[in-house]
Parts: sequence; structure tokens; C-alpha cells
Amino acid sequence: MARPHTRPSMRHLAHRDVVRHSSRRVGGEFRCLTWFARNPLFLLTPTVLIVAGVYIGLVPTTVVVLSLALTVTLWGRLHPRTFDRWAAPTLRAAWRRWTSYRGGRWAAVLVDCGLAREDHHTGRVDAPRVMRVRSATRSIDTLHVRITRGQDLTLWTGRNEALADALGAHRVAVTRHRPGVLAVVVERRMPFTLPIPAPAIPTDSETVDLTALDVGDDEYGHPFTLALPGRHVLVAGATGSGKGSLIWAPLRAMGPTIRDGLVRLHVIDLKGGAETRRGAPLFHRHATTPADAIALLTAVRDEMKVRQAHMAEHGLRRLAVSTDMPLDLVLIDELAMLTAYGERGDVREALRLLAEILTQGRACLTSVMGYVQEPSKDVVDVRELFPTRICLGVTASSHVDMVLGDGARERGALADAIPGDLDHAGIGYVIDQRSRLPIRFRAALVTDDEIDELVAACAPPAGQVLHSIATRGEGS
Ligand SMILES: Nc1ncnc2c1ncn2[C@@H]1O[C@H](COP(=O)(O)OP(=O)(O)OP(=O)(O)O)[C@@H](O)[C@H]1O
Repeated sequence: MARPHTRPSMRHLAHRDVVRHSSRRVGGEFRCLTWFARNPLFLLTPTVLIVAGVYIGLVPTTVVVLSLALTVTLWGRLHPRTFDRWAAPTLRAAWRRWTSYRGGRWAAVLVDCGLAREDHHTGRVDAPRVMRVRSATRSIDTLHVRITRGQDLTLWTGRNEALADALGAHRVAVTRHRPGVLAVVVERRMPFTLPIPAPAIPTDSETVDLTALDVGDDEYGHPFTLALPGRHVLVAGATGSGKGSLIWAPLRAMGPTIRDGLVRLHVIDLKGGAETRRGAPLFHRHATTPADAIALLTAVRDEMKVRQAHMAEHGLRRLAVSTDMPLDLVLIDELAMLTAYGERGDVREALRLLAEILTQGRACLTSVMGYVQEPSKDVVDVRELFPTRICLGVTASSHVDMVLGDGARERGALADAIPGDLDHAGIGYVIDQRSRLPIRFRAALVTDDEIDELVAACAPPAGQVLHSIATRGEGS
């Protein structure tokens, strides 16, 4: 068969180290055995069913199989949240492996994209094999692909757009996993086509759950929530990625607790107060200069020490939020201005105070929410001290693992591939604490009018506001 002539696309495949191998293939029976060893379930499933049919009877076996299928279906319908977390990734990965990433269909896609080699003596296609499929979310698959000899990362990254089109996917990104194996992330579609509306301001403090503040939607349509007491949150995102929505959406979701003195906002905004000025009446303290910021952090640290002493005196391990012991929420817009770009003395002092608050604040109702454009170690030395880390669109692939932890990008957190335009602002990833899989979400968009509405509804009464650092609007 003169197959090379029927597939001219194969001919232009250039391999720098072309070595002539024998055109004789390993015997079919051994190839068959290897295949079954790699796909044990293919034999095991029918074998188990046949054995069960013989030993316990056809009807009971059918009943067991149907009940299992029914249980899985009911689980998915009745409790989608746990199903999406625990069952769907495995089931989806198995399904996709068999329908998209193996056999003739996969080989044909690679041949058409110039990523498979065809032996021109035998006509046999030598296609890179998919060793592992993960499907953490329904729109993202991550594959480990063993490349064929002579291929490299550059060849694949040069063909990723063709591969995306051939797979009918929105985007494909490729990185090196280990020698000879690439991690290929296939983003099948972009799930958020419209902005998510701002969360409604709850009517009163009783209806606010500070452990589940609704700040957007995840890609399954479930609320994307943030927990505050006992947690610190780091949000990284390039300029224009929508960090503002993750400042204001939580504040709207907790609105009445600010008004009622259950949450005190300590806001540091060293970009001249530009982002936060609009909400200043909500703030307990507002610092817009490095000196004010250090004074603010010192005051928060001192309050934390008072609480620690109170806890030690009364033998308490945790505190409950109350008007006597409100949640002190330190909100720092552009953390890098405090931790990297300032005067050396200020940076050192700010880092010292921040590290103290981050390491000791959680038990005594002191939480920090930090926002940063550039998440590298030089800029945010303290990033590991934030238990909740959120990555909006970033400009470099290395930033993803810096924020979300090693291997997050490879598991599908393609935050560097989020386009930096308005249609994609507010989209990002967070790692699910239990399954360790990335979850894609879109934060709710909060407009200036909605910030004004929040201020009108939830600014604490004037007497309750302590302007010990910078008076409202001062310097901002
Ligand atoms: N969640 C969102 N959904 C839709 N659009 C959004 C969302 N968040 C922000 N935007 C839009 O994206 C634009 C940039 O947002 P924003 O100012 O919050 O970015 P940023 O990350 O804070 O940038 P910078 O670091 O430069 O301040 C805004 O004009 C806003 O309209």
C-alpha cells in the first residue's frame, strides 16, 4: 500500500535526528498483549460480567449493573455538587479517553496536525500515545502524552492552534511534564459568556454567612464562595484581570455585618486610593501612604495581641465574631507596593508585621485579603502564608504555579491563557481544598453604582468609625 502518497501531509514532517529503524514490526500477538496490559479494564469489565452472569445468574447481574447505573445517575441529579467533585472527573476522563484520545481518531488528528510520524515502508502511523487523561472540569482535559523520538516541546507548541481546531477545542496549551512526556491541556470551551451580576446585599447580619460569601459562579453554575474567618486570601491577576470585583463582591456579600460592627475593614491602598476611595465610608481605617499603612498594620497587630491575651486568660482556642470581637479584615490592594516596591525600611517593617498577622491572626479573627499583579517570590515573599489563593488571568505560565501551587497549571489551571480583555475579566482559578483539582470561576462584576448602593446601605454609623490613621478621604 502506498499510503505515504495518499497522506502528503506526513512527508513534510522534519525530524532533525532521522534514524533509519527496521521496518519490521513487533509481532501482532505481542502488540495485542501490550495493549491489554495498558488497558486492563477493557478485558476485566466483560470478564467480571461474564463470571458474575455464570455464577450468580444473568438476571441478578443485570439488576446489579442497572442499579449501579441508576445510583450514579441519581447521585448526579440529586446532589450535583458532590457528584461534580468526586465522580464526574473520573467518569468524564474515562469517557474522553475512549472517545477522543485513543485509537484511529486520535492518530488521525495528530497526522493531520503534523504530530504523528508515518513509516513510509510499512505505512504504519507512529502516533504519540496518551498515557493519562484527567478531566478536572467539564471544559478542560489534561493529557500526558508520550512523544515519539525526534519530537520536542517546540514542535508541539508550534502546532497547538492546529491541534485545538482539529479537536474542536477552544484552546490547547503544551508544557513539558518530564523527559519524553508532555502535558497537553485541552480547553474545550469557554464557559462564561456573560458577566455574573453583583451579589445582592443581604438584608441583615443574621443572613450573612462569613464562611461562604457568594462572590461569583463556578463553571458548573454553583456559587463560588469565599470563607473569611480563620482564612487569608491572596488574589493574583494581571492589570485589568478583574481584581476589583474580588474586592467589592465579598464586601457586598457581607454588607450588613460591616454596618452592624461585626466586621471592621482596614484598607491599605497605596495606589493613591484609586481603587478603594469610593467605598471609604465603609472602612474602619483607610491607609493610602506607606507610613499610614505601617501604622494600620501595627494597630491591627496590637489588637491581635490583645485578643491573644484574652484567649490565653480564658483558655479559648477560637473566638466567635461579635460586636465586642469583630472580624478584623485587612484588605491590601496591590500588595507589592507594600512588600516590594517601597522604601527598604518600610518594606522590611511591613513584611514583618504582615508575617506576624498572617501567621497568628487566623485564630483571633484577623484575616488578610491581598491583591497582587506580579506573584513572584521577590514581590510577595509571604504568599505561602495565604491558605486561599486565587489566580485570575496572569501574563506568564510560571505565575500560575506560583499562586496555586506546583503542578496546578498542568492539572488544568490555564490562568495564563485567559485573554486579557473585558470579555474575560473576573475569570480565574482556585484549587478545591478537598479534591486538589482546579476550579474555574467568574467573579461577580460590581459596578460603581453598586458600590455606591453598598455604601448607602451598609456604611457604619459615624460614631462607630475610628479614623485613627487616616481620616476618610484624607490623602486618597
Ligand atoms: N467580574 C467581572 N466580570 C466582568 N467584567 C469585569 C469583572 N471584573 C472587572 N471587570 C471589568 O474589567 C475591567 C478591569 O477590572 P479591574 O479594574 O477590576 O481590574 P484590576 O485587575 O483591578 O486591574 P488593575 O490591577 O490595573 O487595577 C473593569 O473595567 C471592569 O469593567
